[in-house]
Amino acid sequence: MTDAVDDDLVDAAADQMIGQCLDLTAPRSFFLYAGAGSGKTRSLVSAIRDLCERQGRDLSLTGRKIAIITYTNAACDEIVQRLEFDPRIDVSTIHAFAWSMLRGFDADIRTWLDANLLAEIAELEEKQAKGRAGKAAIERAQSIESKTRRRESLGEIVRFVYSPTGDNRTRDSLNHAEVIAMTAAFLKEKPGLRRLLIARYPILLIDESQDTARRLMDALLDVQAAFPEEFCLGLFGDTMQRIYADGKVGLAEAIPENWARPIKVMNHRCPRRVVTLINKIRADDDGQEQKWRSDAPEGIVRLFVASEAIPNKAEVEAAAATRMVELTGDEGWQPGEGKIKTLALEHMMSARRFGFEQFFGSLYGYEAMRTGLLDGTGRGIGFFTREVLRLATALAAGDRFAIAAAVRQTSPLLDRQRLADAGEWQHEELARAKVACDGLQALLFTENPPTLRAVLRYVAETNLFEIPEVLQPFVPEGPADGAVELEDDANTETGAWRRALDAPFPETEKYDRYVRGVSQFDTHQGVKGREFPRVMVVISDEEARGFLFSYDKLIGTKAKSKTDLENEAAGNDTSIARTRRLFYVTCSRAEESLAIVYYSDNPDAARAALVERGWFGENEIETL
Ligand SMILES: Nc1ncnc2c1ncn2[C@@H]1O[C@H](COP(=O)(O)OP(=O)(O)OP(=O)(O)O)[C@@H](O)[C@H]1O
Repeated sequence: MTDAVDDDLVDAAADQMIGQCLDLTAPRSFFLYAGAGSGKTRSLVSAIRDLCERQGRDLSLTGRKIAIITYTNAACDEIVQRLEFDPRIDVSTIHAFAWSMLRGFDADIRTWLDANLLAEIAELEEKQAKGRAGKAAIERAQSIESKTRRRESLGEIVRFVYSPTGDNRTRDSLNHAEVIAMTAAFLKEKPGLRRLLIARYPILLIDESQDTARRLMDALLDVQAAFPEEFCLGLFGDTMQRIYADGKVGLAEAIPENWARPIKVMNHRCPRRVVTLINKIRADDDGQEQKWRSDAPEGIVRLFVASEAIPNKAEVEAAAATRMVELTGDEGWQPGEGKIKTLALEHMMSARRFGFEQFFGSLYGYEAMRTGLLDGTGRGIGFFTREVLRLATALAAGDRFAIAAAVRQTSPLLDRQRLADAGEWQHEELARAKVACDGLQALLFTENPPTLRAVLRYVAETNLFEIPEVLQPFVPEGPADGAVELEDDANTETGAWRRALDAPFPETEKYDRYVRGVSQFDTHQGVKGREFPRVMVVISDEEARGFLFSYDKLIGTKAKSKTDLENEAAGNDTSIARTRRLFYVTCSRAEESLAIVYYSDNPDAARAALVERGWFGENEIETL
């Protein structure tokens, strides 16, 4: 009991210091230094609650607010709820925040866009003049043409629009990068916007500040330096968890001397063994050490080395999980139960393991579609996930209400106007919808599941749902169909869909669960900020095929390259430092036990290197 109370006192000074900084009459900026699982979000929420109690009335009377910038929409919702929807607090993602500052400054936006497009066109033309003919040259020419057209039409746009969560394809819309760059530029150049920011938000807190777009971070640091007495910038985050390329390198070093620097050292999430491990991983970076809670269990960590040559990786991982059942006595490690969080280095590794590779891989190969594919908003995706899959799930469950709801929501068969027009024949329309649903059920739930293409055609035939434009070419049987590979379609949206439609329909369900973050798989990057009882980290440099990360170099089974050495000497970020941070993030998600499956070309050498590294005891490394 006494120990547990002490656990909460360890970091009380940090919370107190943050509380003192959040003072509307004498604000002081601060940079919270705290590792994984240290309760940064809790500190943020309780500091604001406390401020609202002390000075909330002042905020209400003057119409000022506190701004909080978070990394994801999910994190926004979480904080809004924890702060009980307090209207004096604006919680938003960086994109929504930036747009709230920019919106309405249409003349300034036009001028900035004009100059920016001109610069982009000039840069492309310079490359075009130097470059050789080929695919890249064709793409550059197209890009020059479309940017020129956009620039010419700027004068016609009365009001610019932007959606922080959409794909912003209309002529009058701005893209995500432009909104960030423009806000940063305006905050640097336009005293009026700075004044507006400070008048609106005397206190601005940024969560996950290590990954906040560096241009905007620089601009905000600038504003703070110009108005240190009127504006409080509070940065929460952990530089060891910087995993996106956009974040500011050297953020901790860029913080001015006169800022407060509260420090939290307690890890409230991980068992003792995991805390020791992440302290060791961190030792080569900034060396910050955490303590475990006095009530933290010992916990179990195992590293399984396996040969990269083994074809069936899923079997290896199942064997590792079974071994974890033996070691921990925790039945939750039983493979196939869905209680393990498996973290792969990139999405294709997850797609292979979870079984949605054909659908996902086909669309993922088309670069322009990636963002929309990963957040589930890409063109054509919603037709399968939000319409057909929703109905399919209701049909599988035999849930009559859910079936009716799924059809009623968007099906042209039950369109209100259409039903009204049908008058006394309404029942025939309803019967038609019922027949269409029965047919879909018969198609979907057979021994051999249909392809997405077959489902698409069925839906088009029965008019069950509207077919989106991007999928229309595949409705009629004919030249756009699977068998015919059109020339040059390898890298087009149509080509990507052509291949994706060959996938079996059940892949869409797995894909949907994956992108909603509710499957047992995720990527090393995707689990930022979250925690799970059992974590399995899967490492395979060969399968991931990336150049940004190299676990082999981090562990020491592969030598550093010339570029690594040069970057290291110049104080730049290296693939090793990046991988170390990623490894820190993944391992620190574990609440109870942690398994790492490491595929290597040479398991014996890997084992020796791992022992040498000193992160794991010899008895903690097992070869599978
Ligand atoms: N003072 C505390 N006492 C008990 N539990 C706490 C305390 N602070 C945080 N926790 C718990 O510890 C876990 C980690 O907290 P949280 O996720 O806020 O940490 P974090 O600093 O944001 O971590 P990360 O940077 O690793 O994402 C959560 O389950 C949280 O509820």
